[in-house]
Amino acid sequence: MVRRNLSPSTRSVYLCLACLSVALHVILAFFCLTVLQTACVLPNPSSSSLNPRTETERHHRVPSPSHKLSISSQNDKPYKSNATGMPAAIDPEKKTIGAGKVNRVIEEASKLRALFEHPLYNLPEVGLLEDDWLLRVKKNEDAGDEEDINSDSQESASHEKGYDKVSWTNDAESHPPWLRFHLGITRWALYNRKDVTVSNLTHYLATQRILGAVQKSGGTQLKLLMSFPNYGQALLKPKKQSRDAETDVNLFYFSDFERHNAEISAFHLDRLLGFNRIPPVVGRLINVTSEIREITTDRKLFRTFFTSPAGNVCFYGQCEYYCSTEHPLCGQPHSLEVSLAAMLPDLSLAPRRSWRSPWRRSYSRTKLAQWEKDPAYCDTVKQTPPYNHGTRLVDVIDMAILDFLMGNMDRHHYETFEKFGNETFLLHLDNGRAFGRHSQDELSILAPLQQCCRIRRSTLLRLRLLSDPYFRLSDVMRQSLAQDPLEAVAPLLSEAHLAALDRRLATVLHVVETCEEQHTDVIFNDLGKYEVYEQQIK
Ligand SMILES: Nc1ncnc2c1ncn2[C@@H]1O[C@H](COP(=O)(O)OP(=O)(O)OP(=O)(O)O)[C@@H](O)[C@H]1O
Ligand SMILES: [Mn+2]
Repeated sequence: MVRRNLSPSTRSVYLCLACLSVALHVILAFFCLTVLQTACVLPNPSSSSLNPRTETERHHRVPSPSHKLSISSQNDKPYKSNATGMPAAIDPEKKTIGAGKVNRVIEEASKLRALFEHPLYNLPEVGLLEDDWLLRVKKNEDAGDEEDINSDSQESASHEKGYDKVSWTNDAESHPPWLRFHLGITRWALYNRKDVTVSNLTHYLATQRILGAVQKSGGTQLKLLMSFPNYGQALLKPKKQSRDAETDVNLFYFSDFERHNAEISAFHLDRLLGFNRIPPVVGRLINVTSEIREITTDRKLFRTFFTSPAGNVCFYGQCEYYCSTEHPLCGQPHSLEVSLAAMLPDLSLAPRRSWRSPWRRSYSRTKLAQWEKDPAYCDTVKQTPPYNHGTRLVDVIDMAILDFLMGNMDRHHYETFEKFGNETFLLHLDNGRAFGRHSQDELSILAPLQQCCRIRRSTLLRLRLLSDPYFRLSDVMRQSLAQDPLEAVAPLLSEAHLAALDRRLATVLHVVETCEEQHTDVIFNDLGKYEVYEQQIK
């Protein structure tokens, strides 16, 4: 061993360096333990259907908003429950992501929660009368003390091959999620956002074994009707093009492909706007061989299956548009992204009425519709039943705002439940042609708002809330979509589409401002009955 004679000054320099090195290691170890360990795993929003949050999330508080729209005593409390509840997109056991992204995810999760905790999203339900429910559980008089339910599937033979044994009673606890969804439909909304039924339903659609797959008639593009063991059903729309493909500028809106991610995103957007008028939709990766080809009883569909030159299993079905070998729907080699929309109650139980939209496009390459030629068009509409009474006109305007935000030009018709007559909400079905372009805003979709200069007060206040950076539509939308299982494959909406939402929202608010400068009766006050809450919702 070589002994070195070190001078005292060199020795003290070495000593200092050693101390410094130890100190740095201690700091590093402390940092790793406290920051990285807690921050590198995403909270799992679905370890149960009620989505309890992780400690990291639970203790994260949203800074007190400075904006007057956000006055809510609830914002000062730690968050107790996740108001959103959808199936997990990412398995926390497997997926780790950078601390920066985690912070953003947590911050946006808080925004979404704060939004749904805002009084504007929690207006107390006005007393619903018996006639305000679409369906009712009916006692079976003939069955003595036993109670039975009146549902569309109840009468089906419970011993049918592959179906669960039916043991539903009058007790809601015994009902499958799809039935709870049907029984929760009211005159004013399809579902109650705060009810766990929606998250149970989407979880169930995303995970249940698929028992049947047949083509659904109606409409122009291919759709499948999927059946599940507990008699639930869903409307399937397949992924037809890459998510980021922008609609060809030379393609008319009526020739555009439908998009599965548009159906999913539309459901989330409608919920964020507080409408609750789109049936729950969820994404799923399905196996086209085992979950369609091998189980379908639809011979016409079966015959269209083939193996592509690349070895992928494809099919095209039978329909008016794009059902041909030139437009195959292909698995990779079996796996295909789809959207699954919860089916509404059967038409025999709950008939619907289809209404032609007054602002329907001409669906012609050459002709313009009347509303495109006549700036005073709304004066006529306002005098025409059912738009001359109740909420129908502002409902159409709500729908136009939703459509403008997502660039949907294909709203030729809308539907209502016949039972509720004219005093009811509008179903926003068929959103497959939304989110086609992010680089262009189609102002003509806003014609109902621009021409009538009328808007529901609750809608306007929610739009203003969503334009506040404290909430920001694109942020809450990103977070809402993060709950969908397909987000694990790729974001359902690209950042460009999310940014377009904020830009279009600003346009909607600007149109309202211009209206207010020129008219006095722009605001339709639907919040009159909530006067006691005025302080909070203003
Ligand atoms: N969730 C649902 N539950 C029950 N019926 C539905 C649901 N969604 C859509 N439908 C019905 O199926 C019909 C066809 O669906 P959709 O409009 O999505 O198809 P489409 O091919 O896009 O139609 P189009 O080509 O006319 O735009 C609708 O008119 C509606 O009545
Ligand atoms: Mn369509």
